[in-house]
Amino acid sequence: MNALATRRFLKMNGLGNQITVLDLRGSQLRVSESDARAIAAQPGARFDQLMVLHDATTPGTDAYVRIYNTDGSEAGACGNGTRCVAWAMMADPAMGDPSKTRLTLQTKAGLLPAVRESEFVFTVDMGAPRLAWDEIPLAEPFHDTAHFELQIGPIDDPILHTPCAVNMGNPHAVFFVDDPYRFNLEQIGPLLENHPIFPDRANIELAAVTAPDHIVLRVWERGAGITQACGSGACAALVAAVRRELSARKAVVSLPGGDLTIEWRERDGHVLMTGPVAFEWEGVLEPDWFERAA
Ligand SMILES: N[C@H](CCC[C@H](N)C(=O)O)C(=O)O
Repeated sequence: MNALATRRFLKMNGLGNQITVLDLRGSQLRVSESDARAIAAQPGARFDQLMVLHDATTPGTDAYVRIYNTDGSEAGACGNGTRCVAWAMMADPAMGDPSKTRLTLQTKAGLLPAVRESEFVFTVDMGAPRLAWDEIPLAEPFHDTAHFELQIGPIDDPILHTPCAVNMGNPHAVFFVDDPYRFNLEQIGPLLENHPIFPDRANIELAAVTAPDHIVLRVWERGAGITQACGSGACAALVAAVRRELSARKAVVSLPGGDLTIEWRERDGHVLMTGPVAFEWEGVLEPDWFERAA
């Protein structure tokens, strides 16, 4: 039997971004790519991102979190999932410490401090964006990652040829468009995600700046496809809009699942994301889920 079977999980969401939280602290258990795909295939545990908690390895941090996409690949950061984990570690009856109002998670991409604003609203410090071509990463040394040329055969719309690249703990390419809902994201998303200019693939954003403090956004996520919301994508869109001088440093980003408030703080260059979480249900990982995927 798979060692993960019978472990408890929480099904949550951040603005409809489907998040499953699995607490493996205190154990040596690890989630493989095929385990992640097996869990994602189950309607009751289905996720865009699986947030797996392991024991912290650095003093002053509360957990080490590994983040998996639907296709089993690992991500360095997940804004919506971080808010969900913060709620779970403060408010869940089995794994939470209700005396806590702030915590810091470790991820592959760095530290993510989170603060509880109210019962279901959290702010995450997503850190400073990385903007150099080899930090995004891009396959070629573009000097100006805020405007670079991307040729893609089957897409003839010129608006989709000059993205702004931002790494927010994961790679993003932001395309500024008049109306994100006019595009067939299902079709262009995978072409752009897998374009050879992105050696680690990329999350793809279609953004419209409708006012200096408002951005409308749709996201095609690396490894997960179209999602209702993407926290790091919202941060990337705001950073890209500031780099292009299209918006102020603080804006509301409206995603299909709802709004996030994003600020690219002048003082230290960190990006702060504030938004809600929702708890849906809890369950246990069933042994037979893993048999076919093994
Ligand atoms: N939904 C997440 C981002 C997941 C990113 C992931 N798709 C990747 O980089 O591989 C968020 O709220 O930030």
